[in-house]
Amino acid sequence: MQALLLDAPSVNTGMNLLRKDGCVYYHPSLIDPIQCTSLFKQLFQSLPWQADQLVMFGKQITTERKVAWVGDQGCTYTYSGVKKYPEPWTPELLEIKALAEDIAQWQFNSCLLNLYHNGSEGMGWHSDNETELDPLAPIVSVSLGGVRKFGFKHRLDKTSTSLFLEDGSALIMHAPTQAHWNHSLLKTKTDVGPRINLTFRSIQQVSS
Ligand SMILES: O=C(O)CCC(=O)C(=O)O
Ligand SMILES: [Fe+2]
Repeated sequence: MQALLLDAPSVNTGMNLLRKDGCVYYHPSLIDPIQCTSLFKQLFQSLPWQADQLVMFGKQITTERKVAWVGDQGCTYTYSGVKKYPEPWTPELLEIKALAEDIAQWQFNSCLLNLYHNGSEGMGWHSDNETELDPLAPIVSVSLGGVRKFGFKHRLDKTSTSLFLEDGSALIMHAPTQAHWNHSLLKTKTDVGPRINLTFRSIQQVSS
């Protein structure tokens, strides 16, 4: 574990990880380790995980990574041409949402969950800037399970930075981060356990 963390920048809650055009704060321990283990199991077993569909070079592909979309009624979300209807909140998810809302001082109405079975699964460079999302809202990313490297790359000057997202951690991405920076969950050859990531989001166009 220690070796894994060697090239991670040393970060703490109070420091903006980006040099310009955005604000990202890392909270290493939002959830304590014992709770993390039980939440991971709960979410792994109870959510209707589905393979994700992506359009890459004009072709539709199905990912090994699994996703679940949870939210208030009417919080539909379209990305890569696929419209998602929300699953209802569970008590565990509402608990995590309350923690995320507390650190971000923001109310969220939805959450995208990603399940990475091992290090060969990741997420390519993108930003969370779909039209349904409130561009002024922060996004809080909570991680459970295997420690994984997360990168930011500035869209124009291509400068980059990265950090390791630990079990029980939270990363807050404030506006206008999504407008200027792409991010990615990097794949790794390191033997790393499964991971669930939750990104709490604000859908601004709630359909009735
Ligand atoms: O798994 C992660 O840490 C990143 C997930 C992400 O970027 C997303 O869901 O948009
Ligand atoms: Fe993202």
